[in-house]
Amino acid sequence: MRGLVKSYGGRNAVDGLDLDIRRGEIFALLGPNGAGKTTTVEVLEGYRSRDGGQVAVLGVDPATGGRRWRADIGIVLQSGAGDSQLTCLELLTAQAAYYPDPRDPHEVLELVGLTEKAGARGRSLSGGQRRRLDVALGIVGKPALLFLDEPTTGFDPEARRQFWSLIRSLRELGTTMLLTTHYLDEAEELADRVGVITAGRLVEVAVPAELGGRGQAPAVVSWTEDGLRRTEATQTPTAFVAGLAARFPGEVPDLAVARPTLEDVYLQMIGQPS
Ligand SMILES: Nc1ncnc2c1ncn2[C@@H]1O[C@H](COP(=O)(O)OP(=O)(O)OP(=O)(O)O)[C@@H](O)[C@H]1O
Repeated sequence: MRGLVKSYGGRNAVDGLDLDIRRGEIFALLGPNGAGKTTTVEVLEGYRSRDGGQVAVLGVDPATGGRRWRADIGIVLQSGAGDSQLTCLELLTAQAAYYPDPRDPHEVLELVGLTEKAGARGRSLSGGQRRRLDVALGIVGKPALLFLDEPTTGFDPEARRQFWSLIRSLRELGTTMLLTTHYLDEAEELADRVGVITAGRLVEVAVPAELGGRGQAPAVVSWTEDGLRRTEATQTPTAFVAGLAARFPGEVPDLAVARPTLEDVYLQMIGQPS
């Protein structure tokens, strides 16, 4: 997209966004509430009109994308089809019928770990299982591009890890994914690149390890000495720790070496103290 603009009531919610997402990558769009992530994603999905700029998704302008283009796109919305009276298998089979070359619904259930729930109705599933069903519905059409809007909100830690592994298997199958998330650890785990957006503008695009100059940031060494917690920011933590080790007879008490996390640099970028 180039110069994407979307305004509501004369105010630009998306204010001139340039962004390229590569085939086969997982790209995470990060930003505070109201930054313009959902608006951007909805323009890309063809669900929202734009007020300016050029956009091509799989080579097609979403404003004019037809059935064939739509069949190549999968969408996992924030709230899905979990309340249905139909069973998981019935829902998937019905959804698959809309696509020219769908995945086998049984295979999809296996992929998302819901094989045992094939005959269960949507409304009897737990929150995490419903999200899996949402993903299953998003991928049954074998999309080349999958949009995931805050996919793991409300998951327990184990379910999140299982979900991440599902997303990685989809990447291995060649699916390009655009993810929005408020979980920085999720972005770090999954994304090949992240983009930070605030007030409708893109602040930076980088691999997670390099965002906000993270790769060059000093390490913080901390330890306890004479009953006090001490810290030292250093570009040469190995030499510094070697120096500490020489000063202490045994273990350096409570020794830790920390680098800024993705959350630290993100909060700094959006102007919040970490
Ligand atoms: N249909 C609408 N009508 C008017 N204003 C809207 C509409 N949709 C979004 N906005 C405004 O546009 C801005 C961007 O909203 P958007 O939903 O894209 O943000 P977001 O980054 O997805 O936020 P969140 O993290 O809370 O989901 C906000 O100020 C929001 O109030």
